[in-house]
Amino acid sequence: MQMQTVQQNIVHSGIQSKADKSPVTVADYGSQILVSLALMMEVSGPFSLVAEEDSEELRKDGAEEILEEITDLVNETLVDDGSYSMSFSKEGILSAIDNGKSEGGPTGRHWVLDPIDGTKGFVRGDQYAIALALLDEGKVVLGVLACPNLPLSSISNPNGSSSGDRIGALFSATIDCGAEVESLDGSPPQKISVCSIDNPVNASFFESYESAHSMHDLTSSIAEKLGVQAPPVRIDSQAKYGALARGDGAIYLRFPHKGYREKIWDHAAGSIVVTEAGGIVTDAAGSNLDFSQGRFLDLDTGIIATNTQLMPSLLKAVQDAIKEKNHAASLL
Ligand SMILES: Nc1ncnc2c1ncn2[C@@H]1O[C@H](COP(=O)(O)O)[C@@H](OP(=O)(O)O)[C@H]1O
Ligand SMILES: [Mg+2]
Ligand SMILES: [Mg+2]
Ligand SMILES: [Mg+2]
Repeated sequence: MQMQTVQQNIVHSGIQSKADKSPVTVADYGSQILVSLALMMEVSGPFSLVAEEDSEELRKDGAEEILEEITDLVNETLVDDGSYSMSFSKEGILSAIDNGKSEGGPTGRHWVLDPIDGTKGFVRGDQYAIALALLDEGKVVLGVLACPNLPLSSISNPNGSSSGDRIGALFSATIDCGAEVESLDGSPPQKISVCSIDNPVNASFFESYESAHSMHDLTSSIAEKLGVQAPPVRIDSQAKYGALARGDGAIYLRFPHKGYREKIWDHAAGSIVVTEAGGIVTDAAGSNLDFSQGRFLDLDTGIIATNTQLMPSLLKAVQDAIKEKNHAASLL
């Protein structure tokens, strides 16, 4: 079944809350099973997958209905697609989800999967992404970002078809080979690159739709320091990295509230798409993201991305705004 159809038909019974209170749906689990199945069938050699979801919630009392929904969804999708003639039992579904429990790390090859990134956007009917990356010796070497609700050419065509733009974009990047975008039904890939804006007055910036995921007050003070005139473009998921990589906007800012630890599957695919499109992705101290430390990304304060021209002034604005915020907090 197509992801867009699952999104349109999602019902309350298909949405659960995880231990950290974040939502997870039949589609997150179903996508994790189907992508990991395809990887296992197609990739030879040792297999290691670091994926977001696990079966813990589904093994609890009261989860029988959602487990049945996932099993039906996965089996129907396998029949519709026809690539693999197999079906899953409920127990098989639980163990397939747990194929994603690898810890990753600095040695060997590890696939990194966010089966639905931006689950809150998915449930709201907005943007989301399926994000897959490959780590080799701790470095991201490949990234694929499927954004089923993103206009194919530019976010400035929000109504897609009415403006002649198709909906659905698949970004991909390979280390040292550049980044590309194509339609989800396989139009010829087009090379993409970040915008070449060098005056922040002409820049626009992306951030999370959810203020719980990124501090909108801090980003607005950074934008003010830079002289950015345009209002923030708030969209869910790593679709932000894809949109930045093809120049729909100039800057991506992400500043989670204190205590939150970023996970590698939320940034691996998106960051290589941006860097291979000529952009830079760092933490608030200007350091590259380190994907070699396991399931978490340990970094300084936040994540910022932009082109090479704007990065020095962006970094300064970020550091000044953080200093001011910390100073104000120390006076309370
Ligand atoms: N309190 C929090 N602060 C920052 N990020 C959070 C968060 N709670 C969840 N997230 C992460 O933010 C991701 C979505 O980012 P965005 O805001 O850019 O759409 C979520 O991915 P999932 O939807 O895959 O769980 C989740 O990993
Ligand atoms: Mg999640
Ligand atoms: Mg995510
Ligand atoms: Mg997710």
